[in-house]
Amino acid sequence: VNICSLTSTLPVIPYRKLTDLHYISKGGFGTVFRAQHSDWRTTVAIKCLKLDSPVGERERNCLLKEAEVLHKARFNHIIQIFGVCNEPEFFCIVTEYMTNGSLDEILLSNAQLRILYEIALGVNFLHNMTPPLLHHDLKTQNILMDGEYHVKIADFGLSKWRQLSITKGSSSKPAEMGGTVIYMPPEEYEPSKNRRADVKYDMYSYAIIMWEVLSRRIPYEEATNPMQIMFSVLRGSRPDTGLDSLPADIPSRETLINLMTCGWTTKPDERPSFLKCLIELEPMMRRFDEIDFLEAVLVVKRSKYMRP
Ligand SMILES: CNC(=O)c1cc(Oc2ccc(NC(=O)Nc3ccc(SCC(=O)O)c(F)c3)c(F)c2)ccn1
Repeated sequence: VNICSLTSTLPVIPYRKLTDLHYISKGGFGTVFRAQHSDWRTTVAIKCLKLDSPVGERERNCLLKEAEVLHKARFNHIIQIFGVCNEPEFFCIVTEYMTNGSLDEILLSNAQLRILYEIALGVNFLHNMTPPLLHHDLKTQNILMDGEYHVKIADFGLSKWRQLSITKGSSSKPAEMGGTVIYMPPEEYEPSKNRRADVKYDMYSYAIIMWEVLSRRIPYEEATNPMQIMFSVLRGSRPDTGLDSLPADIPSRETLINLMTCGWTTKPDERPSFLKCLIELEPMMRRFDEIDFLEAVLVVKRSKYMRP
């Protein structure tokens, strides 16, 4: 990656401007902190190469690539990059800080529909880039919420040296050990021959996220190990769409279940595109006006406030 071309369009942030670092998460080669920017007077998130390990050229390039990808993929439902900090002893990308954390920590009331709609808008934008940018690691941990519970797609991607999908046709990442398999489509369990199906990978993950948001449960929570899940998924079993998992009071329940079951179907080609998914979701969104969502967010904020 040409650092000059990148930093000519992206602010370079001196490390001395980043203060009050608080640890958030870490993986094989990256660590994420919350920090304050001393000039901008705002909270930011920084994704750094591991401070102790010698910053390998390969890892540095990977993070530069990620900065380039995020810079190209600017959209209102993709996490926003503010700049890079590129100093010999410290290298990180600086993004907005999402105060309400990731979807796996919060379960909202009927703002669920807006969350599912905004996730689809974000992924659809990535798929509309040239060449299409495939996420291939959609999971509730990578869906971040801002102060008003609006969605931004992220990719913490810390645990593996990731070949960012923008550089190659296929961004197949080895099945993460310790990562979760529930969002991985069965055709990816063993690196498949035909890479064509790639574009339908994200829709499978999205269908599982739909079920998780609407049921407010962990898919396959009864399973004791990932292999069990993979075998049953290969045999065609999917999360339960009955009334005890997806209650009758879910608005447009039938359409959402239909979207979910098409999305997680075994044959990748039979899964809908995100465009088709959005066209199905749009009429539902029109039925809910802004007040409904503000009221739902208020309920969550009040409950969060009451929390001891
Ligand atoms: C409570 N709040 C928090 O804890 C918090 C933490 C936080 O930390 C980060 C999380 C993720 C990233 N990086 C990232 O998202 N990169 C990325 C790369 C590619 C694609 S799209 C194609 C593909 O996936 O390959 C994409 F959508 C995203 C980061 F830099 C910082 C940010 C905000 N809030």
